[in-house]
Amino acid sequence: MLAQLQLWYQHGWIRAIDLSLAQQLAQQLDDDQATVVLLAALVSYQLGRGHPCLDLAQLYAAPEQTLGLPPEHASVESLQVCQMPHQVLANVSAGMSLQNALEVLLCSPAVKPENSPLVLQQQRLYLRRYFCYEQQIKTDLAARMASLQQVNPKHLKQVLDELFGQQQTISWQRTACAMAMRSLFTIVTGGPGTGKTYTVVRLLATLQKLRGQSEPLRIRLAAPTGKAAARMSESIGNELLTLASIDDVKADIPTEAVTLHRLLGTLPNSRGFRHNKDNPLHTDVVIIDEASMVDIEMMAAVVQALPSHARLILLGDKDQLASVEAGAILGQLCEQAEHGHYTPELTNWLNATADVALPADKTDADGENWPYLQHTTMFHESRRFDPNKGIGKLADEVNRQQRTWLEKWLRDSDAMAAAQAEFDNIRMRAVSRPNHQSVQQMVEEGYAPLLTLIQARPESSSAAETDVWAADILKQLEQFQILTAVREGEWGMHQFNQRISYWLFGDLAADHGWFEGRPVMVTHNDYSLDLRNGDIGIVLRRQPNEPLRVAFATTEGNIRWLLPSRLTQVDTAFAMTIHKSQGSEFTHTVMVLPEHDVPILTKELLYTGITRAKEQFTLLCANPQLVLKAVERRIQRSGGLADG
Ligand SMILES: Nc1ncnc2c1ncn2[C@@H]1O[C@H](COP(=O)(O)OP(=O)(O)OP(=O)(O)O)[C@@H](O)[C@H]1O
Repeated sequence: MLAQLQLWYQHGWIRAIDLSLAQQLAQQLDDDQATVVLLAALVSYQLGRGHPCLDLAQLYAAPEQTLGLPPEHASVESLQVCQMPHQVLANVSAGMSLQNALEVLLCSPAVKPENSPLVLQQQRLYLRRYFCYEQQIKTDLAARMASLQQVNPKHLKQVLDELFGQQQTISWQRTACAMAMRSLFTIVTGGPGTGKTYTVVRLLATLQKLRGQSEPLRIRLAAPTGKAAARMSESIGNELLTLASIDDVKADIPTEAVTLHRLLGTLPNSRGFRHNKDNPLHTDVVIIDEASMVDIEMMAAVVQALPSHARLILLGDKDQLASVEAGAILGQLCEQAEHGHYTPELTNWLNATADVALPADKTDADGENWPYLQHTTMFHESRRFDPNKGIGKLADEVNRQQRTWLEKWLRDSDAMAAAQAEFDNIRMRAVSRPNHQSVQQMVEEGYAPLLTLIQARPESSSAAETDVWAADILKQLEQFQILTAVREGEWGMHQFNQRISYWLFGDLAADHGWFEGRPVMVTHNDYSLDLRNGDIGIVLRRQPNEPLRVAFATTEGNIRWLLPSRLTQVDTAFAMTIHKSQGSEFTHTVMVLPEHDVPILTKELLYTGITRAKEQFTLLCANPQLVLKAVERRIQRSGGLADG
């Protein structure tokens, strides 16, 4: 079995760390523990794919699908020499079944004692560290949810009337504000433009108004990435400007959002943070935007650092892809949020704060089976995208896994656009090759304004002017973006980046790794440079005779210039994966799918890619049928956060 794992590693099917965990355990355990060793390697491997645990029931029911093996980029040779997961599982013990595996695990010294490396919980196998993160989050959220706040619904209704105006129809935004007053934990979920920021400003105003004579509440705004934090600051600032009815508390609502790393205070060479259980944050309310991108380790760190009296409010789109690191926190907490599942008691309380009652189908006599949903509001109505037009329609059909309209659009999006102007901004381009001339033309047109801007370097050597120029170029990068589903292969991110670099810059790009005009994405957190995974910079020369530097925008809106030699972990970013595009939006988004079906093509991936587009969306693929297959496939979220 170890030899098989070695082969999987040699062919890039699993990571070195997965193999080495198996090797270490094999040294410590008896020979009859081969199943445990194999499953431990698979737990570690699943972690690398974003799952905090290995779901054993799923594994034994569908090994290849659960593990996503063989990988999308598997070579022909590897397919000949490597055994498939179901064979390896069967070989560790003849006729191996889920039941056998559970029995072996329950008796294993690697699973049983207090400090064993593995933990088995309800047919899910964890590395102990991740099990502890999950427990910390569950215990903390349970305590915050149980801490019901004394609020007079009549008084609350007056404040909400003031903020939202007289009500004629149900307002979920108002419901979210009311719900957030009840306990110390709240989730507000909804797609792009559904009014999460609009609501959160009113929610904070409600909190400040209800505090009475006491000191203003100390509020912190945070997001998982620098870009998301910058967007949060901007949207909250804009929303505050338009709101006259909160003049009395406006000054008590902050507009500056920081990254979660900055909120907690990173420590050099450590996974820990300055703020933790022993040194909690000095705050009464923490709001986290883009919460779907927060991983389990970070969420555990946040709840540990949050004082027990403080409120935690999560904002995000539960239907998006989960965090790149292990997590899927938001998706697990508010799965089924579209159905409400509110207890009759909660419904009565919410109705007492409003003139219009909640729709009857959102109440569930068995609502207590959905503890997190008693603290969750979901918004459906996008103010930015009409669900009957263009991007909104496409995103909605994909999210609801509907085929009929999609089939028509895939067959002839041009005819649809010609017949109905509202579909003019979504186009399907079927191309046989990724280097097709029409693709080159679209890319060249998309990036033409960027190249023009780069050539317009200010002649003066004023640092301020040069920074404005760089800031404009970084903004321009948000105008046009290629997103790929996969990293490798002809239709993958790397080859697209090579191709686009060559189309735009010719041999200059082919000969040198670093060239002026190359956008780069940081691929790992670098605390010493204060750069985060996902940060985008662009290579420029401040003056023609100066060396190349990479310009990054800071959260405060300034420009930092770094020498390329300091950046060890970056990818070219003309094309990026859909996973890495989370939290960003682009005026024209082009989504590229691979030629063949791969397990990562899911409805969540397509939905995330489509909703990155602000004004125009193009789908580029060789085989439109793949879209229909992907729409039917959902991500299996592993994790036990929602277990009772
Ligand atoms: N009830 C409302 N009445 C009037 N305008 C609204 C209302 N709700 C939202 N809006 C407006 O709709 C736009 C989108 O709302 P908002 O930015 O709050 O959405 P969001 O869910 O935070 O979007 P994203 O996830 O993309 O950040 C904003 O201009 C906001 O002012």
